[in-house]
Amino acid sequence: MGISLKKVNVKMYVLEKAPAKINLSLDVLFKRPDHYHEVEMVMTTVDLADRIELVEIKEDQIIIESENRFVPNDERNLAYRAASLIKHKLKINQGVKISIEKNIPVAAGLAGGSSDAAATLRGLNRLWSLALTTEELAELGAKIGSDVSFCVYNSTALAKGRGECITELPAPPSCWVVLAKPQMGVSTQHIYQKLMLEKINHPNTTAMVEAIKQGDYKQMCQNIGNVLESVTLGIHPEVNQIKRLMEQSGADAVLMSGSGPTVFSMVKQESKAYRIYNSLRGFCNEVYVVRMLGYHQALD
Ligand SMILES: C[C@@](CO)(OP(=O)(O)O)[C@H](O)COP(=O)(O)OP(=O)(O)OC[C@H]1O[C@@H](n2ccc(N)nc2=O)[C@H](O)[C@@H]1O
Ligand SMILES: Nc1ncnc2c1ncn2[C@@H]1O[C@H](COP(=O)(O)OP(=O)(O)O)[C@@H](O)[C@H]1O
Repeated sequence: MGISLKKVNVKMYVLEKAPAKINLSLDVLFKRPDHYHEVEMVMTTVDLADRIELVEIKEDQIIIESENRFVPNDERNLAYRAASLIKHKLKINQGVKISIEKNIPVAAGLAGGSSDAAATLRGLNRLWSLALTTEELAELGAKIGSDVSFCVYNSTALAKGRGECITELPAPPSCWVVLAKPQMGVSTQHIYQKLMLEKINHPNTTAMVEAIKQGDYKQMCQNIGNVLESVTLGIHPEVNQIKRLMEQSGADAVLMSGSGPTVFSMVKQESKAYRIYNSLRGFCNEVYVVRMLGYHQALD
């Protein structure tokens, strides 16, 4: 009888889902000496996701495959940086091919690149059986970008510091989310630079956290706010037009995500979500109707 050469209990590849994030609340407290801004953000995930496949390869190198022309396929890719970081940190002489199915719009305020990096950290932890904790992965993630730690948790959280100090929250009350991304991309650095700290109208972060803890959808809608919104709106008036269209079509709440330019609206009923979707067709090419997620969802 022949002996099977198939490795038992050793994963040759893993799949990870990398969902987009939205900022339900984004406040900036002050500018720090390191030129980052001290923030208080309430973030969650929506069911619009990239898919990351990690496959072991014989050569000790990192290969990125992505068919999206806006996504670099070299060391500038945040997923590449995540793999490189974990390899150096843990002295791993093993190669990996990272295939990215890109569904999240790029440079949109939805943390697509950060989520790919975080999914790569989670996935390599499984592929190479590293047994790193979520906290350890989030700490590594912070070295890649301010949003990566949140994306490692992949749930709902209050984020402080420059975004890397994470306190997990329960998933928000479930609802539909309509996302609309205008044509242009936005530079996060540029938007933070243009923010006038003395003119900020601060959102009530505590009320947002409480609304989520209580599962109070109405209070959640009433307390959304993003101090970067007026900055991006000032540069790109079309973002404001999208906001108005969503409001006129019956959204329960409308806000720009992160530094923009994507605008999202929340509604309880699916029919209302499609009414908003239809009102934006012809005005905006990239419009998505998705569910709010807010909790970690494994792919395999
Ligand atoms: C605004 C937010 C809100 O979630 O998201 P996006 O709009 O990018 O999705 C984040 O704060 C973005 O996080 P991320 O995109 O990871 O930023 P990083 O790469 O760390 O930083 C890009 C640049 O933004 C500025 N920056 C970022 C974070 C922060 N707390 N203060 C800052 O001033 C810095 O100028 C930095 O050089
Ligand atoms: N895996 C990736 N997916 C998307 N963008 C990436 C990725 N890796 C690097 N980038 C670069 O990061 C920049 C910001 O992209 P993204 O994370 O989509 O936006 P945002 O920070 O607005 O949420 C883009 O200009 C892109 O060139």
